[in-house]
Amino acid sequence: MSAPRVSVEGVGRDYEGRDGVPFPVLKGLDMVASDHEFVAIVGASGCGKSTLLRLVAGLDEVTEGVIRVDGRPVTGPGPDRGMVFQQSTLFPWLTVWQNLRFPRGLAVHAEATSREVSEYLSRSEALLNMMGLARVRDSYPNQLSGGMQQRVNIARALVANPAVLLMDEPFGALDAQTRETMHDLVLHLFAAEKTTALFVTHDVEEAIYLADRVIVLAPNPGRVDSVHSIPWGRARTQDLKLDGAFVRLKGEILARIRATTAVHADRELLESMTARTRASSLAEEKGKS
Ligand SMILES: Nc1ncnc2c1ncn2[C@@H]1O[C@H](COP(=O)(O)OP(=O)(O)OP(=O)(O)O)[C@@H](O)[C@H]1O
Repeated sequence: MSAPRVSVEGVGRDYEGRDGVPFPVLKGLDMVASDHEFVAIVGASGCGKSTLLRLVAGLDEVTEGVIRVDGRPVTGPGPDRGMVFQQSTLFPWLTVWQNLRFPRGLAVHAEATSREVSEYLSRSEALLNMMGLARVRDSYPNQLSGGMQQRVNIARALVANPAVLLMDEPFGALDAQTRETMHDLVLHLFAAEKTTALFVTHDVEEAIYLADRVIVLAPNPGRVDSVHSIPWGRARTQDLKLDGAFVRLKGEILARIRATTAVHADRELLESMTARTRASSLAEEKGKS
């Protein structure tokens, strides 16, 4: 079996709370993604999905454990990983084509040969066409709809041919109709591209429709709750969402997410009840003395 493209090994990340005391957002998190695998990450709000993605991107540092891409530990951002966020990160003063032409790829390869540059430009051109952006090539970002802007962001993240594409709620701000179009575009894109994807979303239906595997994270601290293999090949159409097996799987994953938050809610309730009991017995003792 070949080595995983991405491996997350015993990863923990602590942040400082409002009281100045560090608290673990992620703890002992293990997961892998193989070559050309599409892995969706879901879980309750605040369970650390974005933190995990930022760590893989090298935008943040692990407190413990290690993340490897093709066996190499991640120590910072690199051209082997492209990232797409919920909000567009296009340069507003550049056209679509200029945004595609000037990502870090060319900057990193200041010594690039003319052959490399021309390969790079023809890849930009191919992505422009594949993402249906040819007719807006000379438009500026503020002249585009949110969906079109996200197409440019995805194309730009792929221009440098990254081994891994990281997407953090890329369609979270789009309307339902545009999301569906984007889902089919992403399926088409992944049939053509040989990249591995880690995709964070709140939308379980979106996760199942796009992914080979869906990983559910549990909160406090963030860790893997369950892993769900998606039994359908990549040639998917919107009708799949109405299939009984699809609906059942969606129910199972939603139930897992609810279970992880129920445990959390119970613990919070218990802690607040304990605190209240302690406070009232202290008040009682004060009253007696
Ligand atoms: N830089 C930071 N400093 C302190 N706390 C942080 C920082 N970044 C994230 N957190 C906290 O870490 C926890 C996890 O945040 P994260 O954004 O990774 O969760 P998430 O699962 O992506 O949430 P959502 O689904 O709501 O986007 C939250 O409690 C958040 O407040």
